[in-house]
Amino acid sequence: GPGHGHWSYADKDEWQLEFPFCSGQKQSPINIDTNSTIFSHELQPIVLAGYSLDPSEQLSLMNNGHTVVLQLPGSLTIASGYPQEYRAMQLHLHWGSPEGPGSEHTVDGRRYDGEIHMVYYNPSCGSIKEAMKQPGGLAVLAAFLQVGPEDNMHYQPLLEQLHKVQEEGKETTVAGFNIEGLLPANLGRYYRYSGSLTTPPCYQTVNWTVFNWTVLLSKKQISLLETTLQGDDDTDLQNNFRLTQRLHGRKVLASFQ
Ligand SMILES: NS(=O)(=O)c1c(F)c(F)c(SCCc2ccc(C(=O)O)cc2)c(F)c1NC1CCCCCCC1
Ligand SMILES: [Zn+2]
Repeated sequence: GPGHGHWSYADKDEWQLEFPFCSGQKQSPINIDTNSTIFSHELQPIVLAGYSLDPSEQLSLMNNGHTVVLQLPGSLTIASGYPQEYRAMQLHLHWGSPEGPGSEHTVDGRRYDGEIHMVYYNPSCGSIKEAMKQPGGLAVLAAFLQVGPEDNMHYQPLLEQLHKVQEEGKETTVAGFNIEGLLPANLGRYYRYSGSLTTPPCYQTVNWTVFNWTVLLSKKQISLLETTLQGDDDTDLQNNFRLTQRLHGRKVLASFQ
């Protein structure tokens, strides 16, 4: 309930009572209207460094009641595609339910089955806590998840551990694997805009990249994501996406024509 800093996707209209930024004018997610995007040749392909993690590296995977979060080592960086340096913090997923899709961003009104977010902070802002509060302090690489014809083996290291973190608060470890394999093959085609965290405290400090190419998972993999985890008081953790927010004059750039 209100006053305890606790929130859920069921009461997303009350977030702003507790977290004032949530009613700001640079909120995420957004609908990307491909007819209104502006091509910018300055947007270079995203190049990632340090992503093939040694299997001896153990990563924490946790169900925090809102999503499943994989902590990432700061050695994973965005080597190009942004003017600032960014270091990885964590990745997490958004999904729907067997009744419908659950991406956060939409493209021309289309909602995809799911969405992966890789969250980074700008180390020149000092600690993560400071970076979270400074414009451009955070960057999120977002890719849409879509049902395709076969299993995506890159996602198996994550999906095969989900049953171990079924309950809220549960944590397990995942051996290091190729994190870059979780993103689309083409990192040169993307949308870029300035927005926010899509969850309280909704800080308006996120430099968003939304890839144009999607990631294909099998129907079985998507449905495992939709039906395994539980949120608060044993309810199914499903539809953990925020509705799209108004642009309030913001421009969405595209790295491609
Ligand atoms: N789409 S998103 O990036 O805004 C996002 C969500 F939509 C999310 F839903 C989440 S999970 C909910 C927020 C949360 C809860 C607990 C903890 C913890 O126990 O450490 C951390 C965060 C979530 F963690 C994130 N990303 C987090 C935002 C909150 C903390 C800032 C740094 C990591 C990015
Ligand atoms: Zn997210």
